[in-house]
Amino acid sequence: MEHFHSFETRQALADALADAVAGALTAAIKARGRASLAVSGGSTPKLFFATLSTRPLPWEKVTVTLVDERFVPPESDRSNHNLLAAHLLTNAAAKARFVPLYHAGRTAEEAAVLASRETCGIDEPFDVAILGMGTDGHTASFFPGGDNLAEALDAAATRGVVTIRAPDAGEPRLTFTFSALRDARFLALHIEGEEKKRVLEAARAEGREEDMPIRAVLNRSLTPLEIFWAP
Ligand SMILES: O=C(O)[C@H](O)[C@@H](O)[C@H](O)[C@H](O)COP(=O)(O)O
Repeated sequence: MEHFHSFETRQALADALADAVAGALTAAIKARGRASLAVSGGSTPKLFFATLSTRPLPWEKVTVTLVDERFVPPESDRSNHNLLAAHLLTNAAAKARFVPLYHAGRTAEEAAVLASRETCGIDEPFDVAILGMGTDGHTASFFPGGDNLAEALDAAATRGVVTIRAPDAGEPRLTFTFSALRDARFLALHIEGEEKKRVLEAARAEGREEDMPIRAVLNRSLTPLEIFWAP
C-alpha cells in the first residue's frame, strides 16, 4: 500500500514532510516517552533536514540514526553523518541523540557489527524511517549488484546493520537491513525530479527486486509507504 503526495515546490514538500515527521515523533513521545528517527543521506534531504531542525519538539527525547552510511570518516564530504551534522542536528534538533553507523579504525564488517550492537538499543520498530532512491532503483544502500543484497533484502534476516559493496556505490556501505526498515511506524520515500518519478514508475512494473531494490519497499513493506515528490 502506498500514498503519493505531490507538491509544487521542493520547499512545500520539505514543509509537509517536516510536519508529518514532527507529528509522528510527537505521537511517539506521547505514547512511549521517546522517539526514533532513521534518515537517509544523499543530496535530496538537505532542505527537509533544515526545515525539520527548526521544529519545536522535545528533541532531547529523540534518537536519530542513519538508514545507511558511506564507509568514510565523518569529516568527509561523502559522509552522511557530516550531512546530518550540518543540516539536521542543528537549531532545535541539536539536542537529539545521534547514533552513528561509521566506526573509525575498523573494517566495514567490524563497523557493521558494532553499529548493529549500538543501534539495537533503539526501540523497534523505528517511529520514523525516511528513504531516498537513486536513479538506478536503489534505496538505503540496497544497490543493484550489491554483494550482500540477498541478505539485506531478506525480510527474515536479523534486524541490524550489514555491509554492501557494489559497482555504483563508490565506497563500501553500511546499511540497515530491509527487515529493520519495513515496519517503521511512519515510512516515507522522499524523491524529487521528473527522472526519479519515471524510475518509480518503472519500479512499479513487473521485474526482479535485485534489478531495482526499491521494489522490496514498494511490494513488501509492512507499513503503507508515504511517497513525497516534487518536481
Ligand atoms: O547515502 C546515500 O547515498 C543514501 O542514503 C541513498 O540511498 C540515497 O537516498 C539515494 O542515493 C538518493 O540520493 P540523492 O538524494 O543524492 O539522489
